[in-house]
Amino acid sequence: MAVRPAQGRRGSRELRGTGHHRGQHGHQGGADPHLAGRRPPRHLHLAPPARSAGRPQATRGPGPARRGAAPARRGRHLRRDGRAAGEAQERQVTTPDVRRHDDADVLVGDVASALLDRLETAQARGEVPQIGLTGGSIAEQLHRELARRAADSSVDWSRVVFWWGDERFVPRDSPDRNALQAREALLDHVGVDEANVHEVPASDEVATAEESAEAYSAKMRSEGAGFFEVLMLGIGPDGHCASLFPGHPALDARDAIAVAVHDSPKPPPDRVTLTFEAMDRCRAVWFIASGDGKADAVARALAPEGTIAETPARGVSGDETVWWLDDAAASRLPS
Ligand SMILES: O=C(O)[C@H](O)[C@@H](O)[C@H](O)[C@H](O)COP(=O)(O)O
Repeated sequence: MAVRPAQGRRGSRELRGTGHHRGQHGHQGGADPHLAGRRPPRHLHLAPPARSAGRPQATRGPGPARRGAAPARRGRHLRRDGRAAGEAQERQVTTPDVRRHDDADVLVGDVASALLDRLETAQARGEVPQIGLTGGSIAEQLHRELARRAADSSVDWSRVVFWWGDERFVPRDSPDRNALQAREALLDHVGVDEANVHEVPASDEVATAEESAEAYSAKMRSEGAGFFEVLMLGIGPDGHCASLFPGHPALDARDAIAVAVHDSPKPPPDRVTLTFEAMDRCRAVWFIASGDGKADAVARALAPEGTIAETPARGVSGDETVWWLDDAAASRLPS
């Protein structure tokens, strides 16, 4: 799917379909499985002026940094999100919850515990939770930790649905594939149901990244729950998340679930990414970052002022938004 120019309000006309998990969850709305209609009360449409991703984003500060896995803050407030060209708007978002940890091992252990708890709880409610995985080094550590703990947890991995927030457009068996990494570190070890694993089509399966994005979007329309139970994201030193890079046209994608990305500053250059609109559809978005190489990007992402164009990670928020950090990644946050 090519990136379209901004067309106004978030939400979707094109994203129609039925999802087989619809109806299992209490807070879905509308007929569209992934994007449309899920959270209308959170979108207040105000008067113009026109905005773009390059305009200053409105105030959004982090919650207090704290340690451990205390429950997320549920306080909500309004922010102008600065994304829609042609129409200003405010969204009601949760205050980000920042959780600090001594080092990467403690961090990964806590995220793994929280994810297992969350999946167990959703399954206990009779749901088939849908989660979004990411790529990168901290994600790989997390996947290995989840696999290590699988035997001691009551999560039924055959009743978890897997998506990816982004994918590198390379052959299916390339070591660069986020899906391959996740399979080798986690999925191959925990008894998933292959019908519940939704990979982004690879470069030896479709001709272009655009075609891949289109097919992935179609899959999400037909198989998606309408939201992720948890969407996990890394952050790059430049502030990117998924494959939404500073200044790239994909930041302005509207009415789309997934889009192609070319000229990615992080190799490989061709990628497919979920859009902000699709990523926002989650009960929880968890950013996970480790190391001082991420400290500046984390500080920019959580600063009261800044732009999504410069720091794309500012542009995603779930019903709950948690920043899982080690001390090094949190080192430039105000104390
Ligand atoms: O496919 C990718 O490259 C990712 O999805 C990307 O967004 C990643 O999560 C961050 O760049 C963090 O990666 P690291 O943990 O390796 O720094």
